Amino acid sequence: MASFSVCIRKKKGTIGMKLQTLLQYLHNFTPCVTENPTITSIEMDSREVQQGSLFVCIKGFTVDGHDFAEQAVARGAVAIIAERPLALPVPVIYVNDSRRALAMLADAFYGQPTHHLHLIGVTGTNGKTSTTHFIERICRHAGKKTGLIGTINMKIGDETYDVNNTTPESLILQKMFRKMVDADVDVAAMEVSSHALHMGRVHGCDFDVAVFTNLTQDHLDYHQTMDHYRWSKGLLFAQLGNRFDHQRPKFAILNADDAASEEYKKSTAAHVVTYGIHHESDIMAKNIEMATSGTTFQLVTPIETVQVKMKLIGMFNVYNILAAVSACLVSNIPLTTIVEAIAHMEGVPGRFEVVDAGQPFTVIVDYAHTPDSLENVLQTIRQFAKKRVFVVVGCGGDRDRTKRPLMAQIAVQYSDVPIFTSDNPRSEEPLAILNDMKQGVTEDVVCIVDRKEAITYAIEQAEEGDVVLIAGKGHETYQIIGKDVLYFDDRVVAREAIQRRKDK
Ligand SMILES: CC(=O)N[C@H]1[C@@H](OP(=O)(O)OP(=O)(O)OC[C@H]2O[C@@H](n3ccc(=O)[nH]c3=O)[C@H](O)[C@@H]2O)O[C@H](CO)[C@@H](O)[C@@H]1O[C@H](C)C(=O)N[C@@H](C)C(=O)N[C@H](CCC(=O)O)C(=O)O
Ligand SMILES: Nc1ncnc2c1ncn2[C@@H]1O[C@H](COP(=O)(O)OP(=O)(O)OP(=O)(O)O)[C@@H](O)[C@H]1O
Ligand SMILES: N[C@H](CCC[C@H](N)C(=O)O)C(=O)O
Ligand SMILES: [Mg+2]
Repeated sequence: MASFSVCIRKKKGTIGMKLQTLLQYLHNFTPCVTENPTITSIEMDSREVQQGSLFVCIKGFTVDGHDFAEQAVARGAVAIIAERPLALPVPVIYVNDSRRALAMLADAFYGQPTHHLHLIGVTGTNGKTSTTHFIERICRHAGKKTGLIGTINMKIGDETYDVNNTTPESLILQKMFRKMVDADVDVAAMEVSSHALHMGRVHGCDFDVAVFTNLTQDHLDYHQTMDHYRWSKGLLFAQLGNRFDHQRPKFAILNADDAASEEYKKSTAAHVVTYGIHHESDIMAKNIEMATSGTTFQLVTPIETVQVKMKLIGMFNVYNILAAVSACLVSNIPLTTIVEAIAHMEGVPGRFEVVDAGQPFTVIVDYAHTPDSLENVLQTIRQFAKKRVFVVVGCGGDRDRTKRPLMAQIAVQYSDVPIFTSDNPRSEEPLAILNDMKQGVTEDVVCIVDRKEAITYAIEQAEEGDVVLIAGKGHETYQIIGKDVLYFDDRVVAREAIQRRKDK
């Protein structure tokens, strides 16, 4: 462990490049363009195009970017990357796969920023947001300037930027990495979703550390099978680099208690560091003790064994902390600094977030939206609940349908008062989603389509000592119904319902 070292490289760069210079980065392509305009930006959305842009046509799941090429030219695009013939008054460069070309071009255009960052990627079904936030906080405590990319937002230091995806498209990523390098960021932690890995959104990201949290069911709408889902996540480890660069060693951080780690271990040439609770591993938590006020455990590392005290609760958070500790140790953050940072650590927004408006019962908002996370969070609540446990839960529309009956089953098994409601129905009929959930249970369950009414119902029924878990949306400040994105925040809705109850 003592020999672990990282090289944090930095290089500031300027933006703006000649078309033909940029095209050289596609290597297997011989440009037959004679024009050589200056490219001032790369865009994949015609609505973002400005004078001097290079527009990349991407065939999407909803529309085909090629259909917007004319519009892009009208807005000032000086060159186009396309997969199929287009008759346009500007040079059109043909490629087999424009999404792949986009990743290469964006990386080149922004000066290969990840070569100059210490980049930590975290993948897994649950715990990515939590783990990346924990890594960020530990690194900040160690005096590093940090970057963060994930479900909640992107961050450089304290500056936040909105995101549409947990792991954005390569173009957005590379642009953000450039900003990070220019802002002298030392360490960036990012969530790497299975979608991103499969679509190549992270092609070109030069990760130094790849972390695996766990693998359980989700996203079967996209991946179809668990094998495909597991394989997609494994790409993060397979792509970690096959050359032993002693100036910049690569590390795969694997959860020894999750069976998928064996496969990921085989797919990487990087140094493997394992963490776990049950299986013998490099970094372990032993003698774990949980209370409502927090958790303590012995952190066993190859350097030394130390006592950890944290405010976070839940066995799942012990795993997330172990993953974060491992990633930080191989990034040369001293163990004492890590332990100090953990002692100060608050929870992540929308993850086991307590809503306290002076009511005599506990209200928790949590982002559990998979069977495994719901089970984990309910098991944790069960350990402490003195009286009844309520759970308000729904399942997202246009997402894995097969998890609906499973989540319903878990809600019924671990709670006293399950209340099924809508999550983000998106294009689906909300009642149809509730019906899919009901297929998983034989009991009569209260079903209230309107999420605000469902939360209000739970809060009105709760009595002193009860716990109300509002699951699925966590930090989200919207609800997607049809194509409408409406303001909705579980924490605000709960607070208002508590106030109304008090005012009665
Ligand atoms: C299924 C999926 O992944 N969809 C992603 C995809 O959208 P899409 O294929 O529908 O795009 P599209 O609307 O067909 O557009 C195709 C192309 O035409 C362009 N266009 C479109 C309209 C126009 O007027 N002009 C124009 O040029 C678009 O910019 C795009 O380049 O490309 C978009 C841009 O990159 C993504 O934001 C979008 O993610 C959507 C929001 C999404 O919900 N994705 C989910 C499934 C997802 O990726 N989730 C993962 C994991 C979540 C987790 O577990 O944490 C994530 O990383 O977020
Ligand atoms: N290590 C874990 N194992 C199982 N469940 C977890 C773990 N960590 C967190 N959870 C549960 O999963 C929920 C989501 O956690 P988090 O946001 O950290 O995961 P994520 O992987 O980022 O999710 P997403 O795929 O939506 O981005 C939490 O609210 C909690 O209920
Ligand atoms: N990243 C996850 C988030 C799900 C959150 C839940 N509220 C939902 O809308 O299903 C997804 O896009 O599948
Ligand atoms: Mg996340």
